[in-house]
Amino acid sequence: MGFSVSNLSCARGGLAVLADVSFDVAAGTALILRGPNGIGKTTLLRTIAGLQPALGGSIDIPADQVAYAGHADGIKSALTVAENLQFWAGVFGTTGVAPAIKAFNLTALKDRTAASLSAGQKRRLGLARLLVTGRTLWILDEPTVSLDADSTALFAQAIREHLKGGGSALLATHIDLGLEADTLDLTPFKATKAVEDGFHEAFL
Ligand SMILES: Nc1ncnc2c1ncn2[C@@H]1O[C@H](COP(=O)(O)OP(=O)(O)OP(=O)(O)O)[C@@H](O)[C@H]1O
Repeated sequence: MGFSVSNLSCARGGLAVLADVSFDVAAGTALILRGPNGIGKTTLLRTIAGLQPALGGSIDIPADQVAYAGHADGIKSALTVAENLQFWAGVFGTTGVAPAIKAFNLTALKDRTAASLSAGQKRRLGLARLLVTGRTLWILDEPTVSLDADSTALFAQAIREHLKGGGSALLATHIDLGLEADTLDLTPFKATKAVEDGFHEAFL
């Protein structure tokens, strides 16, 4: 399953950030967003994931298939690694967290509380959550932050398996994951008009 956006414009903090972005992400493929700090990668991903309204354009995406991983990992610090994944499996109505534990090398940590994990270990747990969602469209914002080289390679492998199974992924990342994926530089889509969007995320 894939998705597409057409002439999408989005805003942050009441100001237009990006204008007229269009692309397709076909089933079994990934698209990597690039661009300098502040260009609007996070804003675009949040808009496509349905976390904030678009300023204009359209998003053709099955919302019930989206799994979003942003800067916050959504980890429950009082729960163990395994309990965190079981919690998310319950939320998404799936069963079986063993493949996620294995894919992100969490076996030795599975009975540790999340509060006691290092930053990179927490990030591995946050990414393992993607596997238990059972969802086909992954929208990922700087997924490799805090990951060492080995963990980055595990993550890249998880993406490859996801794509091989017919899933798709949209990622903002500054590093080269070694994926066979198209890239889209958002620099040319920087909004030139400072349009007030009337939406104030502080109220969310
Ligand atoms: N809460 C906020 N209120 C107002 N403006 C914001 C807010 N968050 C981000 N911005 C601004 O919106 C613009 C787009 O930010 P965004 O986080 O989408 O960029 P980015 O491309 O993801 O950046 P980075 O590569 O640094 O993560 C930036 O100019 C940023 O300063």
